[in-house]
Amino acid sequence: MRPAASQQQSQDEIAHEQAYVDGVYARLDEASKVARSLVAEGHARASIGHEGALVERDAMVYQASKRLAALDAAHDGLVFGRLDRIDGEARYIGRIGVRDAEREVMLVDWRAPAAAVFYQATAQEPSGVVRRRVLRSRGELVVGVEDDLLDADNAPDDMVVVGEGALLASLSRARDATMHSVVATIQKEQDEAIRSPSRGATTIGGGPGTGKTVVALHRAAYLLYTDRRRFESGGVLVVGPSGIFMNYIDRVLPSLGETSVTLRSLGEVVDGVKAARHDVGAVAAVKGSDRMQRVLARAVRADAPDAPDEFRYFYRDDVLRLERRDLSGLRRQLLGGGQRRNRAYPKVKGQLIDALWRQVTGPRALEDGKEEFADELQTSDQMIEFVDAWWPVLDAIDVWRWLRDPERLARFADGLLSGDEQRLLLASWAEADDVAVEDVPLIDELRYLLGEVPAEYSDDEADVPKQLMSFERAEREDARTRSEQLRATQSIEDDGYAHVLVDEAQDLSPMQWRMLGRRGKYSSWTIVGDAAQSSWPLPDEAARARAAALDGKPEHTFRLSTNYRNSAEIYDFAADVARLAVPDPDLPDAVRRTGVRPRHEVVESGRLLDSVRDAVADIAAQVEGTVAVVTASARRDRLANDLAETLGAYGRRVSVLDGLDTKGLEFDGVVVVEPDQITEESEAGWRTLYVVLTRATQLLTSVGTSRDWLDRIEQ
Ligand SMILES: Nc1ncnc2c1ncn2[C@@H]1O[C@H](COP(=O)(O)OP(=O)(O)OP(=O)(O)O)[C@@H](O)[C@H]1O
Repeated sequence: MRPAASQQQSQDEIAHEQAYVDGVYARLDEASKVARSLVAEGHARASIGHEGALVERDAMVYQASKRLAALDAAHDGLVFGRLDRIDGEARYIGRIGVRDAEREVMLVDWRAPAAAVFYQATAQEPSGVVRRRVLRSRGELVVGVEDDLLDADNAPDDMVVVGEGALLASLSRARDATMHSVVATIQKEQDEAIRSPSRGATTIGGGPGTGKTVVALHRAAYLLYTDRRRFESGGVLVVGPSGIFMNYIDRVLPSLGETSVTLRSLGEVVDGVKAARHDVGAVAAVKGSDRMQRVLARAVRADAPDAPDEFRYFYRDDVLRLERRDLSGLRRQLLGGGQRRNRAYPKVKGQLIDALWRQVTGPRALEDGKEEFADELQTSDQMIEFVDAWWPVLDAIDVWRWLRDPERLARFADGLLSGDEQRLLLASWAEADDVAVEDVPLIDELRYLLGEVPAEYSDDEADVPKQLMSFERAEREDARTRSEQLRATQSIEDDGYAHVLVDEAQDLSPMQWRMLGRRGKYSSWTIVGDAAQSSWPLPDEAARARAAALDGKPEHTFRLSTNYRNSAEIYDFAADVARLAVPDPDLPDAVRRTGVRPRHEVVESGRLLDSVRDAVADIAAQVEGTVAVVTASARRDRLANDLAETLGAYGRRVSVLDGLDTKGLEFDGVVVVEPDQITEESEAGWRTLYVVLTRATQLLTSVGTSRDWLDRIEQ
């Protein structure tokens, strides 16, 4: 056994590493200078003035600025690893690759094949590595090193080994408001998932805290590194459950030098629509159901609410007339063979003219012929006005609003949704005018069902296809929040990506799977989730929708088995809830012990608020980082109000959330308020409670007025 390093030895090692790291930063500064001067030169080139120079300038400035952004973003903790190999070579690993002036490698990019062994080597299989060292830094300053001695037999006698291993050191850090890259301490099974080839669909499963999210984000960075041209030009889309979650993860990729990934919450997947509000569980279950696609398919085939039901035209000696039945027949004809409504727009006038011509009997008209007739009608104001009213170019928001009419909804939903389900929908739309997260897939479905007016027929100046959101209308209505929300969407042509990465995939409804499926039709996928944390009530229906979205793409499955978030004491308790929540939960091993078990208080209702305040104060005094107070959705606002004054004192460290908001997040301490109300709130209540309990890294306290849930667990 090698003696532990003395303090002096550790200091010497740090100083030694600092010298190397300084050299890398100096080189990085030179690279930044070059990129900056390229930007300046690019701008100068534009002043030459001809068009070629402008294009060249744009390309040059774009590339150089991107490089600058990547260099800046990867700056902190740039060098984080060192491998000492059996042949005496030392190799440094970093967030990006850096070469010296002679083009010799100073720093290996963590995604390069030469860095893989940093993550793959173990004491059982050292793969030529004697010592793995993780450098801990603050900015450019090395503040510590942590070593793993992997091959003691082959280590030189004077090799110093510092610390107890980097992973445990990094797991005990206090949590702040954002997720951090774990690039220095990625574990072997995680590395395998990160580096899995990008074909088909890669599924990453595992219980809470096993690093699914962080692994998926590192995988996005890895894919960009391995095939930059494909993934940068085709785009990588990362979808997560909520805006809070997207804010939580949005620093990870830039800190790995990647700035070109599109991060969207489920409420923002459709360009131009931004939704953050969730419907309550029962409404979400109807809007997310597979049956909605058929309701919507009927809606797009219906007449617009104020469409005229007759057209009359006086031509020469004839009175030509299309009545309701004729118009219905024409509508069916135009939509025949699955034709999309807006795509049929260019044919509308022609069909009307044909139908009217068939009624022409007057000798003067017949003598002049059909061509003359058609010419007149094509430009007749009466005809143009009729077409505008009878076959208006529709956008998805228009048709989505049609559903608010009970009589229409009843017609579209006949045999598909029960009366109760229809009433739930109507009430949800009557209650709030804005778009809920659960409406977004409906709007997207409508975009595709409506299709786009072929560009050559679109009269839009910007040449944006005309099935888009009513930007102008929203502006006209002058509802500020609404106009912010309902901006014009891009063309559906632009929806596809080269890679789609979905986090918390267990929560997706069938309609949400359809929405993502359209974005990933030709892409590879990474799908991350844990069934035991699901809040979607009908897993079989969602599984079918998932299969349809993946459309037979081959799947590769990885399972992560270690929980790095929760202390073992907290996770042991939460695992009992998982066993109640689902038949066969995927339970990981928690690696860190704190010696502190979760606390549960059952109090009189008059004491509830004071007890919550005490619990928060107690936890906030013991941990350095963030604290969450979590309760049922229906209670959240009131609780936040009641606690506002007390919590104000803690600033942003303490927040009040409902169970669903906590998905994917973590906090040093969690206070669960009225756990029984969380379990009772929806069909997925026990699973939601499991999510809530597994957010705490160090301290967990529950405060409630009933103890039914505890009795169930103890049974
Ligand atoms: N290899 C690692 N080294 C250091 N920290 C890690 C490692 N893997 C995961 N973690 C940390 O563990 C915590 C949980 O990770 P993450 O949120 O990715 O888990 P998850 O599986 O997505 O969890 P959940 O399903 O509960 O949302 C994070 O703080 C993450 O940084």
